[in-house]
Amino acid sequence: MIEFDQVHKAYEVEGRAIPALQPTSLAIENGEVFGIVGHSGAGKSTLVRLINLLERPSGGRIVIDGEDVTGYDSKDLRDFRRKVGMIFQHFNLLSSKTVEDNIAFPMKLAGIYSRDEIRTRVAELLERVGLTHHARKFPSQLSGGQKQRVGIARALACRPTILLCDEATSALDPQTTQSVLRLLGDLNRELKLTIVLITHEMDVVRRVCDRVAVMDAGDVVEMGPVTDVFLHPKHATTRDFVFESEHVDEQEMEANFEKAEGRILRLTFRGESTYKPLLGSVARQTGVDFSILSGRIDRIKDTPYGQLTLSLVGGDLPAAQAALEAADVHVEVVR
Ligand SMILES: Nc1ncnc2c1ncn2[C@@H]1O[C@H](COP(=O)(O)OP(=O)(O)OP(=O)(O)O)[C@@H](O)[C@H]1O
Repeated sequence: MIEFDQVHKAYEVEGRAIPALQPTSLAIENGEVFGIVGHSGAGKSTLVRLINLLERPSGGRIVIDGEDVTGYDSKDLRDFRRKVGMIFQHFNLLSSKTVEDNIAFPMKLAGIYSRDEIRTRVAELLERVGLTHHARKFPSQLSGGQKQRVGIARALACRPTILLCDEATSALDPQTTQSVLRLLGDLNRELKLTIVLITHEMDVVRRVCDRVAVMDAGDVVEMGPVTDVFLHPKHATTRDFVFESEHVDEQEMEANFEKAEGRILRLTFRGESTYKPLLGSVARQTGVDFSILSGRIDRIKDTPYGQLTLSLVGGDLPAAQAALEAADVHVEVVR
């Protein structure tokens, strides 16, 4: 488990302290995929670089698997860093080394592995990330997605238990992003790897993360299971991210609401209730007429969900609302 206890960070610039992370407490469970979302400058990289102590905290305690790592000396730090792999937006591969030498590099640097161990591990990782036939190529001969796969293999070389991903898919096209996210999801399941993933796209969070922290100006402003944060965002920053990822224009939506008659409800279906033919039967039972103002069906990781905004007129409105709630639908009265 990764625990932050009132951890804060300010950078010293020309004798002045520039705050980057306000006192933050959080706990990331072993084996979970934890997303950190926020605009540029929100403090995401700072938070993640504190986990592997690439940045030292200005105060507070960082505890990894029960051990306070904040006071580690350089020997402890070297051993500890093998437990934490990291991948980057621009891959950070060594351009003069081949794919296999890039992957072997952290193992050689550690100085504790035999040649045979390194050779076996590199072959295993090349196969795992689907690059066996590219072992002798140089990074410049690879696509972006392939480079990130090399980055992932290299990060896993010393068998870390934690993988930090700093905007790992931001430089990739949508299709490649999807395949890299799928690989990260598979590795999380197969290796019980804890993944902490920074992104500025809520869509990335929706596809792979179990929980998410939303950051704004150095503060964690909202944190929780992705299903809760995504479907019922509370903070304005979170709402912006969710609307952006769903391509919702808030002004346009409100203009539509003005044109609509009657009561406006936003319904959220989760899991199996997403597919039930509920609306027709509620309309028949209660005599309510409805029209659909907006809607989508999608998935959050493995959970299907649907969101519908309806305008309802006539009939027994309270009974309709009660029937929907009784069927496990979350009902929010918009107007
Ligand atoms: N080494 C540094 N020295 C001084 N200030 C820094 C340093 N690194 C980050 N900052 C400042 O700290 C704040 C948080 O930066 P950080 O890189 O953590 O944000 P971020 O959310 O990761 O942004 P981005 O998405 O643009 O990478 C910013 O105001 C940034 O300018």
